[in-house]
Amino acid sequence: MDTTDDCRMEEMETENHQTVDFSTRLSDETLQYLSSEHPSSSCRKVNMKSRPRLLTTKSFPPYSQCIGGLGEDKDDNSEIDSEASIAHQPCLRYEEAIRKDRNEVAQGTEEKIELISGCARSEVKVKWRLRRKERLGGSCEMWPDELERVRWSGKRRVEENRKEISQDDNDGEEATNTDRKHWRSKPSNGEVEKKEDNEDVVGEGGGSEEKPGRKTEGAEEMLGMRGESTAPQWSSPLLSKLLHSSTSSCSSINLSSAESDEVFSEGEDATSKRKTFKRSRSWKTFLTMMQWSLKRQSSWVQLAGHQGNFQLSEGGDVLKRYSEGEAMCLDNLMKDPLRPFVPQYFGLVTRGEHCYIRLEDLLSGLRRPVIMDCKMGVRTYQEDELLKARTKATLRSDMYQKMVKVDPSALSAEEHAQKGVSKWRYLQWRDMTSSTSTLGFRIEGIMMEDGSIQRDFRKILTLAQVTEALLYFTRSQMNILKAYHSRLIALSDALKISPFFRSHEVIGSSLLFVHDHSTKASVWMIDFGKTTPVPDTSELQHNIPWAEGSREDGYLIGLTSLITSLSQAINMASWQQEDSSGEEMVK
Ligand SMILES: Nc1ncnc2c1ncn2[C@@H]1O[C@H](COP(=O)(O)OP(=O)(O)OP(=O)(O)O)[C@@H](O)[C@H]1O
Ligand SMILES: O=P(O)(O)O[C@@H]1[C@H](O)[C@H](O)[C@@H](OP(=O)(O)O)[C@H](OP(=O)(O)O)[C@H]1O
Repeated sequence: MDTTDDCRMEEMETENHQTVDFSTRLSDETLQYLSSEHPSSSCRKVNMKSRPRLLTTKSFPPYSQCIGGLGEDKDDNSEIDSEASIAHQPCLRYEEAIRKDRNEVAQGTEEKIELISGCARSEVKVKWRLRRKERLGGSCEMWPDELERVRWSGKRRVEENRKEISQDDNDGEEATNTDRKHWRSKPSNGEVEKKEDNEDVVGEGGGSEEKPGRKTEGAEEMLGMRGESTAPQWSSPLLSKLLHSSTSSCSSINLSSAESDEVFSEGEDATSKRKTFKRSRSWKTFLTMMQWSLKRQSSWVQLAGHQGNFQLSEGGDVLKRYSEGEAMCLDNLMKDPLRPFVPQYFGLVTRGEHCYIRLEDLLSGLRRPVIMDCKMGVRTYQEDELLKARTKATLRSDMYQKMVKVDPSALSAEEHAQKGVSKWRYLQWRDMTSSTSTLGFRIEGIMMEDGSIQRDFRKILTLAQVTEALLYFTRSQMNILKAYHSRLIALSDALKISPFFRSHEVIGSSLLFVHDHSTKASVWMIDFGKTTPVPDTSELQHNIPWAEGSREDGYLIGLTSLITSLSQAINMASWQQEDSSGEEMVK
């Protein structure tokens, strides 16, 4: 075992014993789970065991490695409990509509709201108002109580679903037959809710009872995605040097389940048997198709963060290793105006001996997604980390090695002699040598539509370089740039009125930018693992520099930089368009 391992072990030992009691702030559902007897006790603790980070510049590890356990779930013991799910569908279509909306931020144009036949008039009004507000970048309201009470009849859901599917068919001009088959068999959300295979659903926290709309990615799509690789050209030599694209590979799941046996009672006559058979058969076929659809191909990828932290559930949700602090934040966020900017949180599940938080997959429904992860704030370490470094510093040789590799002169003679640095020292150095400390955010990674991933953006320091990165990331597509811009403006409005934001120090959280070749583009707040509440008496401003003890995170400094940079990118893209149309005319 080398020094690195020694240090890591030492730190892991200390960290593993840390247990933080956030229980007073958890939702009733989560609390109930935590206090009940359960096979896994891992949810009780903050599991801080270090896990390796994803590699910086090498190609993205195979999908199966990123989301350990995927594809291993061969046992199909899933149950479909339609009755139960029907009883748990408050404002199902409404949520779906909002979700769709959030994924498809329209650029300036206000789409005509599709009025769902039979939908209560008052509900349509509320929906429309909310949609308009979101589109205009206005503040976001909490879900109105009246909508929470709405229940939809099965028939109506099926009709709507059909409508949506035909709409989807029109949208997905490149959809393969396989895609279409998947899409058609897609159940209406939660119409029949599937209990996760091999998972115990341990707490539907966050008040989100229904599942979001999910769309199916075909196998062909996945293969196609890996097949082509178009290396984009950066206009600046510095940035083009930064980008050594490497193609990632993702595996996918494709499990199907057999139909159940048909059983008839003794006394039935032949005709009624036939009828019953037909009915039950079509019903079972329907269920089977749905099961198959739920276990569909997925295009989920992990762009940044710790390796081994994630799994993908068979229902298509993202499972992230549980931490008490993050679960607490998500619980709160589901009741906050920031909810439309955060993946839906479906509570806790256990898999094997580990506990996970279950999140909406933000890539669901996107074809060949293009993703960018921006870590927000002027610092990425918690104040505790600084205190630890002063009092009982654990030296990390792995972090020392990372520093030596980039800039040996950044280390003092003492640090060279120790061959180790504290985590705070490393994180602070990372912040100072990237755009974090100056612009209030840094790009952690970008994945382009061909699957190539770049994670080393440490040389991006100025706003002009960020703008260039944005032009590269969006391929200067005006509609995408504008969609991101308006989404960030809307986020900024929501942050202003968010009780959660006022009362939390947001460290190491990211904005995940996602778009695809169609009109879908959105930005989401993710990763609340290092977000902590401040004492009741204080409120944070988020737009001033940090001073020790202030707990300010500079989140809004980062958001402002991003908005400014997007405006610049929009201007540059329009000049590029003008230039090229001018050239066309000269020809
Ligand atoms: N709900 C989600 N839907 C889709 N992708 C997600 C979702 N949550 C996370 N990801 C993917 O996983 C990556 C890492 O997420 P996250 O930052 O939450 O992990 P982490 O291990 O806590 O990261 P860190 O080490 O920076 O704290 C993101 O960059 C994104 O690609
Ligand atoms: O940027 P890099 O070079 O990938 O360095 C990592 C990054 O700063 C992470 O934010 C941090 O995890 P946390 O945010 O969870 O602290 C991780 O610490 P770790 O190695 O202790 O996990 C670092 O190794």
